[in-house]
Amino acid sequence: MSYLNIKDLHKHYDQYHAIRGVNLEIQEGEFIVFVGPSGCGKSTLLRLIAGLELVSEGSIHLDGRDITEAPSSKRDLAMVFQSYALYPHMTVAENLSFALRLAKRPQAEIDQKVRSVAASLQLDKLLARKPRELSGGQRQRVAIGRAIVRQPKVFLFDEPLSNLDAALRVQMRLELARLHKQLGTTMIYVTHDQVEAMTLADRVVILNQGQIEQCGSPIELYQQPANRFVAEFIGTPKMNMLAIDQVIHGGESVEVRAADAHLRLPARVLADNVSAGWSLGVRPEHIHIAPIGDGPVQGRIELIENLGSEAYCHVQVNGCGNLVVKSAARSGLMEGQQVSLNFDAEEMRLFNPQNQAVYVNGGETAHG
Ligand SMILES: Nc1ncnc2c1ncn2[C@@H]1O[C@H](COP(=O)(O)OP(=O)(O)OP(=O)(O)O)[C@@H](O)[C@H]1O
Repeated sequence: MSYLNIKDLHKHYDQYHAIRGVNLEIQEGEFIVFVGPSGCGKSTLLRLIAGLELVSEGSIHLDGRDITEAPSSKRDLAMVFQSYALYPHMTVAENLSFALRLAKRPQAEIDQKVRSVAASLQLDKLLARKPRELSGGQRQRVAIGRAIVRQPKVFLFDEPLSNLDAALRVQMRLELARLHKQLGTTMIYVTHDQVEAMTLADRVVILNQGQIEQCGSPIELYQQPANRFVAEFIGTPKMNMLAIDQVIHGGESVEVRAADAHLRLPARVLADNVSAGWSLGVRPEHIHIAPIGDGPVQGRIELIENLGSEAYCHVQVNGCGNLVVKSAARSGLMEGQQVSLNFDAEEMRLFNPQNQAVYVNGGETAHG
């Protein structure tokens, strides 16, 4: 049995059905990240696990114990919020030791734990300060330290880094990864930030309208999205989508037409029933710009976004809108230039209009 087992979980807020039948099994020591569009239920699911919201239906078991109705304080979980939620009148040392003092632990144990957590989070020189005398990053470290001293079974993080500036976010992200390695404790983390999700998670849970769309390792979600929602949600810039208007089967190859994009693909990458109405998805790194006439699709570069290390070219193809193509930063390409596009046929993904299932090299990974 899994360490944290969430079964058929539902949450209703009056008329609003915020969590709609979530099933999730988390193993001990896993780093799980919840992502999804605003309002999809990430925080609600985390708060249900924390015991900060009442479950409407379903169950939550932790380490073999049914905690569905247990009060938050009896769940052996520690939550870290984006707002830090430190006690303003207490010093860093007092904030860190608060839960241990409340639990009436011996003073020697409290001192030892506070020292060790402060050292691991580089807070040792700040122990006498009050929260108002700390930077945002330091405050967030105190909030994390306060959770660590309690030695919970699971850490729950609700967008803990979203108040920090970009550089500090990167630093804290690395610290969290290091902490997870060092402690080996199960962590569940809510974020809007795809880079955080992709870099921190053992498994990412993608939520949409209160349901899980897909749960898997970051690379699985990127390479084998179960449906169009996941394909378009994961990856920046987004996967390009072409609406197929005609499919012409012919032996070893199949011609797929989407407005002015006519692509000849090996028959083995398509399922037999692919037809008009399906969508063809292709990521920016799987389209290649070539001199005009050197590829099956012709277009015009409308805009180049140069990021220094790489560039994103927005190529206008008649009837397909702009396709985003990843290229080298110093490619010599110019806005306004007419170009051809080549596609990596094996990397294309197909989505059918009914259940949005994706076909990968002829095999359906059915969904919905
Ligand atoms: N106390 C509440 N009463 C009524 N509706 C609520 C309540 N809390 C959340 N909701 C609704 O439930 C849905 C899920 O909210 P939740 O905060 O879990 O989303 P989220 O995915 O964390 O969003 P965000 O990324 O914007 O923080 C939203 O539509 C929200 O409006």
